[in-house]
Parts: sequence; C-alpha cells; structure tokens
Amino acid sequence: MDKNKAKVVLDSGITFDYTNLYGDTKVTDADLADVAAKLARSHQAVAEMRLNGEVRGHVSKDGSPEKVLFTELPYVKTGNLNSPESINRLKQFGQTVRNQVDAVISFGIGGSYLGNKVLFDVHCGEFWNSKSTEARRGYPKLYFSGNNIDPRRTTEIIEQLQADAACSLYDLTTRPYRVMLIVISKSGATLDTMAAFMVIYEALQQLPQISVEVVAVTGPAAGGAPSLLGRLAAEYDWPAFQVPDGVGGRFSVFSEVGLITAACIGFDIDQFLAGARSMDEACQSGELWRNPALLNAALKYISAVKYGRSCEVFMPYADYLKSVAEWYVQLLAESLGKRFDKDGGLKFYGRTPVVAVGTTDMHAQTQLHQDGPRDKVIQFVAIGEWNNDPVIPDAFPKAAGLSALAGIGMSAALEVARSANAEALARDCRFNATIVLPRLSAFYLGQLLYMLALSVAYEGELANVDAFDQPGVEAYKRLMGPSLKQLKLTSKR
Ligand SMILES: O=P(O)(O)OC[C@H]1O[C@H](O)[C@H](O)[C@@H](O)[C@@H]1O
Repeated sequence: MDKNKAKVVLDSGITFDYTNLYGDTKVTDADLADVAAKLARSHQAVAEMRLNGEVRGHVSKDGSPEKVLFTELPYVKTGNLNSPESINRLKQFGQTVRNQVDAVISFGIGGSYLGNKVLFDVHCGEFWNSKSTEARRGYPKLYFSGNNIDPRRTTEIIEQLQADAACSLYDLTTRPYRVMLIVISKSGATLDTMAAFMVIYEALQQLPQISVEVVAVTGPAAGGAPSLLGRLAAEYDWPAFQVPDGVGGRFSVFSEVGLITAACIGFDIDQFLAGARSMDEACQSGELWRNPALLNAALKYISAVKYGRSCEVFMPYADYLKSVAEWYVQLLAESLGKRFDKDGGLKFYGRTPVVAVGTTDMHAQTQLHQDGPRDKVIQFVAIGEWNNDPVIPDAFPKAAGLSALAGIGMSAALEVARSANAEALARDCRFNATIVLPRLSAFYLGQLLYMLALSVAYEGELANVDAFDQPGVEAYKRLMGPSLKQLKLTSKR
C-alpha cells in the first residue's frame, strides 16, 4: 500500500486518516477506478449545487423544485444567507442576552436541536448551568427542551427554573428572574417542539418571580407564506430569526438556527464559519486525494455497496463530542436512507448510523465491532492537543498496577487506547478511519461538521439518491395526525 495516500492533511492541520479503509483487503485502487466516472459526476454535481443551488431530482415536501443552499452559509457576504448585517445582528443579540437574561430555554428537535447541542457541549461542557454568572462570563444558563414529548423532563425544567430563580442573588421583587424561550422550528409547527413550548410558556407565565420573553427562529411555510410560528411572532411582537429557504434542518447549524445558540453562550461565530469555509474551499478540489469530503464519501460508498459495510459507528474520543455523533445520526440517516433513487427505481440505500464514544464504548460496543458481523465502518474522531491534560499521579505507589500508569498524560492514554482499538480492528479486516482535529476549537468544529455535511452530499450523488429530502418521516405523521385529532375529541381535560 502507498503509505503517502493514507492521510489527507489540510493546511489547518485537520487530518482524515483512511489507512484502515484503503488498500489490500479494504477499498482498493481497482474499486476506486470502477467508480471513477461516478466520482467525477458527483464532484461536478456538488460544484453545480455550490454555484446555483441546483440538485438534480430534488424537490421540496410539496413537490415543487427547491434549491439546496447550505454551501453558501460559510461565506458571509452582503446578499448571502449569512451577511455582515445578519451576523452583526446575531452578535448584538448575544450582547443583549449577556448579563441581562438569566436563563435561556432552546426549543427544537432534529435539525433545530442537534447542531445547537453540539455547540453547547463543545463550548460549555456539562457543568455550565451550575457555574456562577461570572464563570459563564455573564452569559445565561441554557436548557434544551422540545426534543422529545417527555412529560417528566418538561415538568422538571419548570421546577428547575423556579429553583434557579429562588437561588438568584438579587431581590426578585425589584427584578424578576428573566427567562428567554428561543423556539426553533423551520416548519414552525412541529408537535414535539410546540407542545413543550406551550406547556413551559404557560407554566412560567403563572410565576410572578419569572419574566418570560420569546424569540422565534423559523422559516417560511410552503409557498413563502409565514409559518405558524412566524405568524405568532408577528402577532406577539417576538423578535424573529430565519431558517433560510433551501437549508434543510440537518444542514442548518451554520445558519441562524445554530448561530443563535452560539450568540447566547459566547461561542466564536466567525471562527466556526471560517472553519466551514476553509473546508468548503479545500473540497472544491476535483482531486480525490486532496478532497476529504469526496474521499470519505467514496470510501464509505464502496465499503457499503461492495463490501457490505452498511453500518457506520461514529466514535469520537471525547465526552463532549458525543453530541456530534448524535448530530451525525440525523445527517446520515435522513440524507442517505432512501427507498427510491433519483430516477424512481427502488433502491433501499442507506447506512445505519450508530453513536459511540471512546473510551466509554470500548467497554460496551467494541466486542461487537471486533467479533460481530463485518458490516460496519468505525469512524473515529480524535483531538490532537487538549487544553487541560492532567497527568496521572503516583497516588498509590505500593499498588504496582496503578503505579505503572503514573506520569502518563490523560490525553496520551486516550490516544493509545484509540489507536490500539483502530489497529486491533484493522488486523481483522474491520474497516475504520480517523478524523484528527488538532484542537477542539470553533474553527476545527466548523471544519469537521462541514466536511461531514458535504460528504453526504457527495455520497447522495454517488448512490444516485436525493440527499436533501426525507419523505419517509411523513409515513408516521400521516397516522399520527388523525390519532391526535381523535385524542382531542375523546380527551376529558
Ligand atoms: O425544524 P422543524 O421544522 O421543527 O423540524 C424538525 C425536524 O422535523 C422532522 O422530523 C424532520 O424529519 C427533520 O429533518 C427536522 O429537522
């Protein structure tokens, strides 16, 4: 195998290491040669999409032609979906929230939630809401809701806000505890999101110690009319931000959907978009070995159709990247899980996404990855340098087994674990690849998420399926709607 071909390293240092996906007993040069024409067409199709938003065969939910515009989002330019004006408005919004709003609840599900959770986890970590206002640099606490119709958690958020208000350091008779409800829904009518919003909105309105304000993030409904949420925002005079037409939920983290969360927590919007932009620029290359998104798509596509690798385990080695795996589940499942190809033929394409975290899941899933069916690609994500990196101390010198670890940095131990896992899998012809982020920063996160988004666009073209619709999710909705109507009729409450 040509060792030089085992990694794509971009100028920023982000690396796609495909050593364990490519070569003898893996995806071979001959396999790539077999799909060379498809690869060229796929690259060309994505270039056209970038240029004019047009994707062959893509129509909106109501069957009318629809552009695909997420590749415009990294480019902040007057007239673009993200413009200097819109970004400034977001930043100003962040500053009005800072030191003034005590807590934000972000309501959303699917693409209106998953990317926001990634930004929150990466920037804030697990303990943000228990930190002091100073430690949060004046930014509010942030809770998520509406990503399920869960009665218990919805109730507990209301209780938690009451408790937060009771613990606030100022006199609530002079200034109520200020809670902002940010309701994110492209369609503006998603049951899960709106149900949680209405329950919490009504409950908080009853509490004199809490003041409630609402911000809407929504798109136009079919035909360009305002969505239900958009109409409510106009009626109640709530500030409103946009989910742009042509940007599907699972690609919307680079739009105001994700950026509003970024603004509320002080996450670096400019660097995040700069990362996405630099990935987009790199991926304009028609040379497979220099274009990580195209190469990733090609190797995974061949792994699936030729070698039966029909599952993809997304396994970052970092607790706070678990939500990237959850975001990727929606991206992969909704984009590529398709019954028909673009020409109307039955296809049943797709790769089942699985969330895993290293090292945690080495003690849970790895047995299956190593010894179960050879139907998986394991996609690792590793972080090169960590901001905090405790060295394991010699806390119990008489315990030889523990003393053996003394002096080793935790990040070095983590990487030894990851590479041992990758190597053990590779030795048994278990396909895997690794994306290495030099550090966990807004820039590299932008690069990572954008690479994955672009990759499914390429793979949609390779498989000849529309990566931008999700008709399958309508099947249960058609059953659920009438059932809910029936429930309302029979409900005694
Ligand atoms: O943003 P919304 O319109 O509320 O949609 C939220 C989610 O709803 C649906 O289930 C779609 O399948 C998802 O792609 C979407 O992200």
